[in-house]
Amino acid sequence: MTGTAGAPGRNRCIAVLGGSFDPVHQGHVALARLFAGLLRPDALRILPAGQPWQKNGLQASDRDRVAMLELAFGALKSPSLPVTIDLQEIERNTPTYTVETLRALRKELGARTSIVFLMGADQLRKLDSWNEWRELFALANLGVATRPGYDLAQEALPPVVAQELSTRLATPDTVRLLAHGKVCLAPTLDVDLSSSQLRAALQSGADASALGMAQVLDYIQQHNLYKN
Ligand SMILES: Nc1ncnc2c1ncn2[C@@H]1O[C@H](COP(=O)(O)OP(=O)(O)OP(=O)(O)O)[C@@H](O)[C@H]1O
Ligand SMILES: O=C(O)c1ccc[n+]([C@@H]2O[C@H](COP(=O)([O-])O)[C@@H](O)[C@H]2O)c1
Repeated sequence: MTGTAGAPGRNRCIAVLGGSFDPVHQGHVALARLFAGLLRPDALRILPAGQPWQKNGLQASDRDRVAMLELAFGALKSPSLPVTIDLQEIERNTPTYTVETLRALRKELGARTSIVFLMGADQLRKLDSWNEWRELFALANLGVATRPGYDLAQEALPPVVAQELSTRLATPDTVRLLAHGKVCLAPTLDVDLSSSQLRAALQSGADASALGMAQVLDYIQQHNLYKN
């Protein structure tokens, strides 16, 4: 499960993408790909949430969500970027709090590794609702990408989040060097897709081919998912 050692003399950087992935879509892969380019991390961890407490339950099983993640992220995997699916949040069997996951990752990866938790702008816009949200900065950096419909401008953020960010904004190079505490904004992502949109299309029997990845859509069809 751990990343590669990285080049000698260079600190390790692990990018982490958490989500419900119910199901995974191209927006998730594009977010990971964007930060893989910006940060050149030594590894990417995908963390399917076990019990995403701010959501109204999950529709697909853990097993199906993980199988779809494997299909979707297979193409991003390369010798220089190992991609692993980390099952710890599913196995924990309690409401999924990122702060707990980051504590476990910090313990596993050591004090010097740069951990960068990736998210879309929608999550930054409600970061102050997360469990122990200020503690996140003591454990990891954040990499936040734009998402259509969610303004990343300072005025659009809750004032406490904007205030917290004001001293933490940093370039990708700084973020990959420092273990935690910085935030890197990527303003160029423009993928207007969501799992809800995809679920709604699948449920209504509409053509979902523009919304999902072909290999994931095949899996959904073969396993008869998201019909109701
Ligand atoms: N189109 C997108 N652009 C940028 N970030 C995204 C996009 N879709 C999802 N993300 C980010 O990926 C992470 C996991 O998202 P999640 O699995 O909840 O997907 P979702 O599409 O937001 O789901 P739902 O529609 O069910 O709320 C979150 O940090 C979210 O902000
Ligand atoms: O820690 C929290 O309280 C918390 C609250 C909301 C979301 N998160 C995490 O943010 C990621 C995206 O969440 P979601 O609900 O959009 O799938 C996922 O890893 C969640 O566990 C975490």
